[in-house]
Amino acid sequence: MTINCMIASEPSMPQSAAKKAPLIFDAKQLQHQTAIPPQFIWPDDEKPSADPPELDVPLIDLRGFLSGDPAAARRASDLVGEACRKHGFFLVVNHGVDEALVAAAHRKMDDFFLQPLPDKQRAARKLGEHCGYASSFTGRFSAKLPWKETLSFEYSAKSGEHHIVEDYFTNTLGQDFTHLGKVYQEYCSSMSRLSLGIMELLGMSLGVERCHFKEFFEANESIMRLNYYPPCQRPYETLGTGPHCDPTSLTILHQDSVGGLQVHVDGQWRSIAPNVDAFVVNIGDTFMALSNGRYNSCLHRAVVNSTTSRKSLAFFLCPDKNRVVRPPPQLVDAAFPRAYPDFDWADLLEFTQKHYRADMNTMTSFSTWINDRRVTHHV
Ligand SMILES: C=C1C[C@]23C[C@@]1(O)CC[C@H]2[C@]1(C)CCC[C@@](C)(C(=O)O)[C@H]1[C@@H]3C(=O)O
Ligand SMILES: O=C(O)CCC(=O)C(=O)O
Ligand SMILES: [Fe+2]
Repeated sequence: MTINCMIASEPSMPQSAAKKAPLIFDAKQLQHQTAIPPQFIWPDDEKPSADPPELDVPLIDLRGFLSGDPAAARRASDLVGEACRKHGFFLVVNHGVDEALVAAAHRKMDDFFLQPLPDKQRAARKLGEHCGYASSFTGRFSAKLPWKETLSFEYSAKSGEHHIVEDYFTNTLGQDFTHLGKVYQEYCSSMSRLSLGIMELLGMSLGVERCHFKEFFEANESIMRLNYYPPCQRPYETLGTGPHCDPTSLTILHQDSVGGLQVHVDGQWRSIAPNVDAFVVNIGDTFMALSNGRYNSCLHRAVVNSTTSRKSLAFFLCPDKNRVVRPPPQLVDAAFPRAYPDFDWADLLEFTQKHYRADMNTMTSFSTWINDRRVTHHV
């Protein structure tokens, strides 16, 4: 099987730099440099072009649905279904999330990312783990590095885990970050609630019981990620986040007013214009599997610019780690035979962290990997 994973110490990779000084992504310095390290330069066919046309993406008003109006719920689910059959991206407004909370979540990103590098490194993400601070992925990949810093942490909707985010910040960065932890704890709870609502709409749109997917994700073990994209003096040679489909189930993204998110539809890159009142929602590979391939995850990326830092908040809804991901029987028939094997999120997460860099083929490669592993382990 072709594994696209690019581990920095792999001999085939141009990481002779590993023997020299390790590459350090210090945004404070790098954002002013006109010569950028070659590891950040993407191949010509993946380099971004200036200002692609905007994607026609529905703006779905959730007010009526959230207040319990059945006709409004039907209208919203029709729009969700239409978007998912085209590309899997849609915007939601009147989503019930407090705008002051969203603003605070953006402000708090500055509190973390504007610190000196050694202070951020206190939360450094360890190799093979999915949580913590990553300044680019200099130790993880050896080429096509993303021009970004990220801080990722786990959220859990399971009972007894109501302080997991807050505790992560206090335990990793100390008491000074307790308030910041509380903001992200509340933000994640709001995202979890909103995702469960969207799961109802997805269930309706696929013609399964309205509560089917909502119940599936009630005990979600999700990932929250803060993306900080510093300016880059070579914005057309690099990417903030490379082309990929989210391996997770549903992504709820809030981008600031700078812009940079692009989606690949009908062979063309298209941008999603910023709208601070809206969340950008997209389905990921795990939901594609739950829908038995009726809805497909869609390739997207983020570009950077030479003048302004850009921030985005991404909530990645994930199932309970050990719950079996299997489509409901109503979605499996002669026209749609099983598209992917049963799996659990813990395995797909391991695959994307240790064996494979998420791209548009993650699920195909993962299916081969999991089937091979089952044969080897006789399970
Ligand atoms: C499970 C995950 C892997 C990535 C983060 C995420 O939580 C969901 C999306 C994945 C990612 C963003 C897809 C593009 C490549 C990646 C390496 C990145 O640029 O950040 C991916 C994340 C990862 O850390 O593997
Ligand atoms: O920052 C963005 O606009 C997109 C980021 C993204 O796609 C991701 O983190 O998975
Ligand atoms: Fe993404």
